[in-house]
Amino acid sequence: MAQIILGPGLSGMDGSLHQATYRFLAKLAADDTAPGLHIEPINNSADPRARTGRVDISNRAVLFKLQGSQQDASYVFIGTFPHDEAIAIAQKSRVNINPRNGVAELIPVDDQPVTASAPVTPPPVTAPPAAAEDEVETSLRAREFTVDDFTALGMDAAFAEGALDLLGSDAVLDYAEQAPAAWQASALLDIYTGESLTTIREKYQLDQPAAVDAANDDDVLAALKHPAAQMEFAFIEDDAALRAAIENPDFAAWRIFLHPEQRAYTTRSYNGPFRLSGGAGTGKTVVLLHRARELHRRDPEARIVLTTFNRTLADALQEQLSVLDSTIVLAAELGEPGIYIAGVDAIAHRVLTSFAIELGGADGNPGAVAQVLGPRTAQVSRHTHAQAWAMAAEEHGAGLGPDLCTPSFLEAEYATIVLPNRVTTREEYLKARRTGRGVSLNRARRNAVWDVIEAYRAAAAADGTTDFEEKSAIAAQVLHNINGKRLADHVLVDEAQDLSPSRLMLLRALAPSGKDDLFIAEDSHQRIYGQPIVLGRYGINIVGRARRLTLNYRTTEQNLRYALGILSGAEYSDLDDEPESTEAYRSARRGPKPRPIAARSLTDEYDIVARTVREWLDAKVAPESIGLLVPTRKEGEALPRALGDRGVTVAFVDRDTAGPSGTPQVMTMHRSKGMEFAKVVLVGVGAKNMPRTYFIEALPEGDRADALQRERSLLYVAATRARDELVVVYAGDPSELLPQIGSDIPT
Ligand SMILES: Nc1ncnc2c1ncn2[C@@H]1O[C@H](COP(=O)(O)OP(=O)(O)OP(=O)(O)O)[C@@H](O)[C@H]1O
Repeated sequence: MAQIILGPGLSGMDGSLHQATYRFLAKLAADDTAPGLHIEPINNSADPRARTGRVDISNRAVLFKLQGSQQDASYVFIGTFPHDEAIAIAQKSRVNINPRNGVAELIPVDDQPVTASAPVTPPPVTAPPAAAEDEVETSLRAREFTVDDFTALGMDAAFAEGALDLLGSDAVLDYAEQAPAAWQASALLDIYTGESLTTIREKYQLDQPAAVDAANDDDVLAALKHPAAQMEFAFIEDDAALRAAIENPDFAAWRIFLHPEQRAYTTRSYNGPFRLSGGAGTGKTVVLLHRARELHRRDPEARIVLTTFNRTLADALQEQLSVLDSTIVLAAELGEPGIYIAGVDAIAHRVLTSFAIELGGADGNPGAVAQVLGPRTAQVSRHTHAQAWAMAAEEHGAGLGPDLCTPSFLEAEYATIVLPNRVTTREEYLKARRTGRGVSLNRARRNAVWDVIEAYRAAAAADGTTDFEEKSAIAAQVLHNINGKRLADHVLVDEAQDLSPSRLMLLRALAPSGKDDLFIAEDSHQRIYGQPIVLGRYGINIVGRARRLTLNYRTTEQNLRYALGILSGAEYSDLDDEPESTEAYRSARRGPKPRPIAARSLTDEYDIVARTVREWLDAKVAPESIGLLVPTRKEGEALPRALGDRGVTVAFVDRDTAGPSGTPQVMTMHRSKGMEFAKVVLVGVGAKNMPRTYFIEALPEGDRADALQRERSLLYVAATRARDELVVVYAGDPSELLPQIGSDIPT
């Protein structure tokens, strides 16, 4: 079997050639001597390894054949082109090893003799300042970078020279497209966004001195495996991966072309919990999926848990994992070898049912339920009804005062203080440390809060129910009690910013402390549930094992700037309680500026949304790649009818339903977490709708700032679902959380 290595040029290939190219490469992989392939060397080629092969009557594939010491040859596929063009490309291209850093690169070669630093980059176009007048842009030269700085990394000298005087992110993005290698384009954008040269060296692993011979096939094969080379060269493992990559290169890119940083987080081992943060769309989920597969490959007997905030997101993880590798057989049960995927609450449920015997006490031991909730029935599987806090507050909250007598305050107090500290008595609660809570409580108020908590617990005990927080807390306690019988070797967590203390403690308790025990992906800017959390308080000690992804793969630079504008009015902390920054966030893609549209009335707003969706559909945008995101369920339910009246069919998708295919999807901004659409309309984001003041004002003063922060994050989550185009519609004045479109959004 020949090894196929897909190279740059894949995504630029004419769609009509996909089928024939796939058939050609599949045949080549099976037997490179098969008749009909017509693999031919090229006369006068710059690289003697250049070949072309017959894809169909008028098109040929350009390849480089690497034999080396292997029994089977490897073929680097560059693209499929009309016959003459293919010959010309094959003649004038070369697979080279960058002598500075050992990264394989495909370089064009002109008629002169080829040298190791060959590429000739077209002279740069120095753009005028691209953004609005008040944007201050500084060229790299003015920031005192020199060509030598760049060539020391291994960048092409002509490319570096051309980059120094560029002004404005648009000009840099344009210019980066001409880079001789993908890593050079990406590194240039990093440097422009403010990353240091040392960081670049580390990120792209450019430090290995390259005592290599570009004429030696084995050396070239090794250089193609360098993490920076793997941004544009992918070793294809099987026929399914080949088909997916050729037929839908953009869709398949995340499976095969990882950024060197993503690759590092996929493969490295850590001596304890590791935290990966990064803005929306930076590929955190992609890293988790690759890492799960990698851990599974290294040890098929390992018990790997891949988990996230809820079932919808867990289902999405499962679907994506099967796209990444359809051969992976998932573990059917928690605790079995293989990859087990479930939302955290489902994991709690599994633990409680599997270890039912541990719930009640025996032989003088209190049992997990009593340790968490105090003495009560060990019957915990049924769920406490949604009104339970409201009822307890109404009947027993007389001493609380109106500000604290709200279910949201009580739930938060219970989830962040009472349960994680295993508080079961009034005395313990009066003494409990309430670090991180916005509202301070004197003794009298603590007593009043405990009155309600006691009533809440008593009612649930009488009914034999627990809520989700309690289930997680009890499950964590069970695992703690049966210490030694851990259920996982590796736990990989997505969307950790939304997990409550009890859920984090449960995940901590699943795997024994040690190598690669916990890998946590999070983005504090996307926390839309619960309270701010600090991992160290719940036994998850990161101690320096934290990194951040900054390259946004999903959104265009324009949408990214707009979304970051939403965050700019607030300060955030990460899960280690350090300031979270959006500095260095960047995208390598461009698109139209987001379009905020003011409607005169609700009717007008519906007209605008209907018109926008119709325009996209008329332009043949795939209907299911259009997302209409609304602040509340009520607005979501109203929209399909309103648009239906205007002749546009859309479907409301809620927590439990997936959207029908072939229809644009309406969903709440909360539901849109973790998803993405080519086109997004944020509907109903007027000053009256967001932030939801009725909800914020019902909270105690000390909790309001955080609730406003979550509203901001919600809007950020929603705005970052758009891959290509974002429209923002509101009736009347815009929400105060929306950025003023202008200076900081590139045109
Ligand atoms: N190396 C890559 N090459 C191409 N596309 C990528 C790569 N990494 C990620 N992507 C794409 O970027 C998008 C965002 O990735 P992903 O969902 O993993 O990001 P995320 O950080 O988890 O986002 P969010 O926090 O918003 O959920 C996806 O469409 C994914 O396929």
